[in-house]
Amino acid sequence: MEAVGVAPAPVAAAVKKKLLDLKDPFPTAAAENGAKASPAGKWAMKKKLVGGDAGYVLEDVPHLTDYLPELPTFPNPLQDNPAYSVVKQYFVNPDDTVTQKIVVHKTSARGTHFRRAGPRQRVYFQSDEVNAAIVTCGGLCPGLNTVVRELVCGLYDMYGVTSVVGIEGGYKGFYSKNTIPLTPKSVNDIHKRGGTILGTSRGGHDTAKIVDCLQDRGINQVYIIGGDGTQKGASVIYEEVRRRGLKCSVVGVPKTIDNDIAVIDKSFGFDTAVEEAQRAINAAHVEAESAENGIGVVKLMGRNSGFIAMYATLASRDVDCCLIPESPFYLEGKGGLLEFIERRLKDNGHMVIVVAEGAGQDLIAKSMNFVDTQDASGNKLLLDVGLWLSQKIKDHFKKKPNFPITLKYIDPTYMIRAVKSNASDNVYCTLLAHSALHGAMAGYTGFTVAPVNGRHAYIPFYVSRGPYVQIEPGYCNTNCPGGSETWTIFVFAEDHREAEQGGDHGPDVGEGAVLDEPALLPEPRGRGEHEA
Ligand SMILES: Nc1ncnc2c1ncn2[C@@H]1O[C@H](COP(=O)(O)OP(=O)(O)OP(=O)(O)O)[C@@H](O)[C@H]1O
Ligand SMILES: O=P(O)(O)OC[C@H]1O[C@](O)(CO)[C@@H](O)[C@@H]1O
Ligand SMILES: [Mg+2]
Repeated sequence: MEAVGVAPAPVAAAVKKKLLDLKDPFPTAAAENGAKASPAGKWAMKKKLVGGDAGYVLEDVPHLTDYLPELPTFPNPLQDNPAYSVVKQYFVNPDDTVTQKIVVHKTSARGTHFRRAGPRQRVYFQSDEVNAAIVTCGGLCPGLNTVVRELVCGLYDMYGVTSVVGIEGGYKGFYSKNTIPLTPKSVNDIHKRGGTILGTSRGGHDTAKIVDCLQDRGINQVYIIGGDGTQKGASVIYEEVRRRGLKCSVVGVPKTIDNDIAVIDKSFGFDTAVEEAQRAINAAHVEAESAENGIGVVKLMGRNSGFIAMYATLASRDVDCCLIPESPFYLEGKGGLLEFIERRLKDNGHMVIVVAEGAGQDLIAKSMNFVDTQDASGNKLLLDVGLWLSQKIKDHFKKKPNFPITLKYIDPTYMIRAVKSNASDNVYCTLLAHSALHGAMAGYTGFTVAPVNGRHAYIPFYVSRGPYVQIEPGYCNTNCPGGSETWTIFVFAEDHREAEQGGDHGPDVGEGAVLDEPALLPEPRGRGEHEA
């Protein structure tokens, strides 16, 4: 394995932490409205940390009783449901937590934990009291319809809820559109379709108007499906709901095809995307193989992280070079991409390049004198690295008349995003939806749900809203037959989701302590585009 055209990897900034001893981590709504909160107090409203023995920390999620302490509880209707009541120990022990790190040493502290997802023996809503709403926001992703379907069917079938509506067209639909009634019948087949039956959008988040809508319509459970931007929006909705003292659970279901959400094992739609990407890579390979010095270039999604590109490359084995945002590269000169392409064509007669859409953005911007533009949500608009790269390669070989090439550029990005979810994503989405509604029924709020080390957990919004995770730069030996020269990839290594990229946001606290002053919190790595 050789290093080709790789610029040095950026070094993550060290994060300073400080212990604070806050007596009242979650003041009541009344207290919040009264005396002016200190900066630490304000932050404590967002974090709910519980310390235990030997460095155990529970990063807990809010509960309706944090600000509505008198709420009554009811037996979970699941205990009378013939499909569930037969299962021994179906209900989750309220003390169960899921550990963030499973690789530890004998000297390790117990570390950060999240509250385990699942049905509770007692619930905070009666079935006929629930008015649930579901909204999908941000870009499309395979599995959106499956999550919507399973939320609706789960609420009806497990909890006997009969009032569920969809919000049309993302956040702005709360205040600009009528709601869509959702029933098990109306959503029965939707998991067999790509997209979202509810529609989606970017921009248009108006917290006050959204919470007015929740209040006016009497919505007391809101399920918000979307990416990092959506989770930021959900987080401020939760804060406003709490400020107004409303009995309304605000639940996030994390979505991004890019699979770059910290702490969680995987986001839904990612498996489908990797599988669908194989079709494009196969086509690129067939085209490349069939021509003299054939080059196939495939662009895949991945705004800040190259997970789809990397996994699709590993799965395919037809890819010679994979470019991802995590690893800056250069074209010209010794060790540059163009030199590598030339050598690869001489050796093998054809090659396939996979490039993640976020790769090489600085390089393109520099060569085009480009000024930044943004989408409606404030996300930076990316330049087309696939087109740019293809043109650069063609220009290079035009100067070499004795070295004719045939290059085909395939951009399947939206085709991949728009397909229906595959079988494994369907199962994943189903479990995710069920975990979400168990949490809401149990009175939790201000959380997202996702698997952490294989167990579903309730995770505070400030974790799921960023910073995004990236692939750790390095090299992996893919053990291709033919030796290292037949297979060269710029960057490969493990997915260090747990620690290095902000996933290890967990504090080192003593028992009962609450910590992290706002000023000392890690900035989202490289994000800063539309911070709340
Ligand atoms: N900081 C923020 N505060 C409140 N709302 C936000 C914030 N950032 C984004 N939003 C809202 O969230 C919604 C979705 O955001 P965005 O378009 O960034 O997609 P996303 O949820 O990140 O999904 P993806 O990037 O995976 O497509 C938009 O309606 C946007 O207005
Ligand atoms: O064209 P749209 O809808 O803005 O979406 C593009 C972006 O959405 C994502 O799929 C998710 O963030 C990115 O990979 C991509 O950059
Ligand atoms: Mg996003």
